[in-house]
Amino acid sequence: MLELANVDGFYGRSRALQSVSMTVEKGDFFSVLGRNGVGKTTLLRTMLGLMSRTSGSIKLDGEELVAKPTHERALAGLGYVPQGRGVLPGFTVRENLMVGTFAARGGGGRIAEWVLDLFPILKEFLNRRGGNLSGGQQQQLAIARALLSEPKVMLLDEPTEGIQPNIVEQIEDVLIDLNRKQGLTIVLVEQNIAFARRASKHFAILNRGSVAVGGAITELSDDLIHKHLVV
Ligand SMILES: Nc1ncnc2c1ncn2[C@@H]1O[C@H](COP(=O)(O)OP(=O)(O)OP(=O)(O)O)[C@@H](O)[C@H]1O
Repeated sequence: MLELANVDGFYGRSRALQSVSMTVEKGDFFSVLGRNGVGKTTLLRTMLGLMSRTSGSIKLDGEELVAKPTHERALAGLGYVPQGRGVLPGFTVRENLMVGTFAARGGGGRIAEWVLDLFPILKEFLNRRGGNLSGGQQQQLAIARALLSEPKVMLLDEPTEGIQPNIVEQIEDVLIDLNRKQGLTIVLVEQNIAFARRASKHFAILNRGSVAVGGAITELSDDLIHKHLVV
């Protein structure tokens, strides 16, 4: 279980998150929604310890993470698929994947076959440079790399943004299967409301760095969408 209590996040002196509390149960698919600039990316960066200062409590399975550096949070079980994918362009696909394995608790060095089986294109392109993949292929690589860190919770920042529709569908199906068939806990930041509705069990809507409303995904009404999400 991932529990945030009264979390504030700062860029320098500017407070971008205010008193955020949320609970993501083991096996949940939890979507964080909200308009541009409300703090969704900041929330994931705060969970990962990538902000200049954070206060409050962030616990994963009871272990307090808030004072830990990012690499220890990765070892504790937070996997990350950042906005923009963060693929190392000069490294091959194999090398990018190896980077993920080194954040696994059991030590790195082995690319698990089942992860490659999720994305056959990566297997085909193992020796190709990351920078030479299409946007959709890079997104698949970023997801595979995060899976190889053997996360308890995967944090994904807009994984379908700017990707051609046929690959979007594949990525959505893989994420839904990872959650429903393997029980992987997922926290998804999304602007794609249709996907969030299809995949999620719970949601929270952010507004100006705070949680405006949240609950079971069945409670995400058209009224809420118009009030908080539609531009
Ligand atoms: N590096 C930074 N330094 C200072 N302020 C920042 C920085 N990055 C983001 N902010 C500010 O923090 C607030 C939240 O930004 P954030 O990127 O988390 O929003 P978001 O909801 O993820 O938006 P988007 O959907 O556009 O990605 C915004 O007001 C933004 O201007």
